[in-house]
Amino acid sequence: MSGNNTLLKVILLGDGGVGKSSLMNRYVTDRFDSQSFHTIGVEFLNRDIEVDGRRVTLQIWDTAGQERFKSLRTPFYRGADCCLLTFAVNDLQSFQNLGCWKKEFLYYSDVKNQERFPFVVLGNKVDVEQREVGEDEARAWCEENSCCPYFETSAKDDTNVTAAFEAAVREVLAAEDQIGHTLLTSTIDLHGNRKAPRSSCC
Ligand SMILES: Nc1nc2c(ncn2[C@@H]2O[C@H](COP(=O)(O)OP(=O)(O)OP(=O)(O)O)[C@@H](O)[C@H]2O)c(=O)[nH]1
Repeated sequence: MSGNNTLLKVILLGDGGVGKSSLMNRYVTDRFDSQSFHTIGVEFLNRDIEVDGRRVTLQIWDTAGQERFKSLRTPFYRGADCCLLTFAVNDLQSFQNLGCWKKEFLYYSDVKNQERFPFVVLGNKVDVEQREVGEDEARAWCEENSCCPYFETSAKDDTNVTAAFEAAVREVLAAEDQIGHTLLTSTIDLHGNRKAPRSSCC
C-alpha cells in the first residue's frame, strides 16, 4: 500500500517498563523481546493498513517513559492524532499515573479540541498471573476520564494488539468525520501536504 494513504500519528505514553516498545514492535514486526531495553527519547515505526476501507499509514511513536527523559519526549507530542495511554496490569503505580500522562500530553501537544481528542487506554501484560489492577477498575477510570476505548493487551502473547491499534485509527477517523481536520488533527498526505493548519494551545 502506498501513494494516497492518510498518515496518522499515534503516540504511546506511559510509565517506563509498561511495554510501549514491545507493543509497537509486536504490531509492526510481530516480534517480542523479553530483554527489551528502556527507550531513550523516542522512536517510531510505520505500518500501512486498511481499516473500514480507508488506507492509512499508521506512524507509531514510542516514547521513553522514565522521568529523566521527559525533555526528550515532549517535543514529539505535537501533531499527534491519537494518544495511547499505557499501563501494566501488574503495576498499580503505572495505572495511577495515567492521569499525569494525559495532562502531560495535553500540555505539550498542540491539540486544539481537548474535549474531543481521541485517547485509547491499554492495560498491558495481561498474560501475567499477579494483577494489581482489575479490568472493571480500569474501565471505570477510562469512563470517568473520557479515555475510551480500553483494551487489555499482551505484547508477549499478541493479545488485542492489532485490535487496539486499529481502534486508535477508528477513533481518529470518527472524530475527524464528526468535527473535521481543522479542529482536531495534523493529518498530512504522503506527498507532504498538510491538510489542516495547526496552532499551539499551550
Ligand atoms: N509478561 C509480559 N512482559 C512484557 C509485555 N510487554 C513488555 N514486556 C516486558 O516488559 C519489559 C519492558 O518492556 P518495554 O517494551 O521496554 O517497556 P517500555 O514501556 O517501552 O519502557 P520505557 O522504554 O522505559 O518507557 C521488557 O522486559 C518486556 O519484555 C507483556 O505483554 N507481557
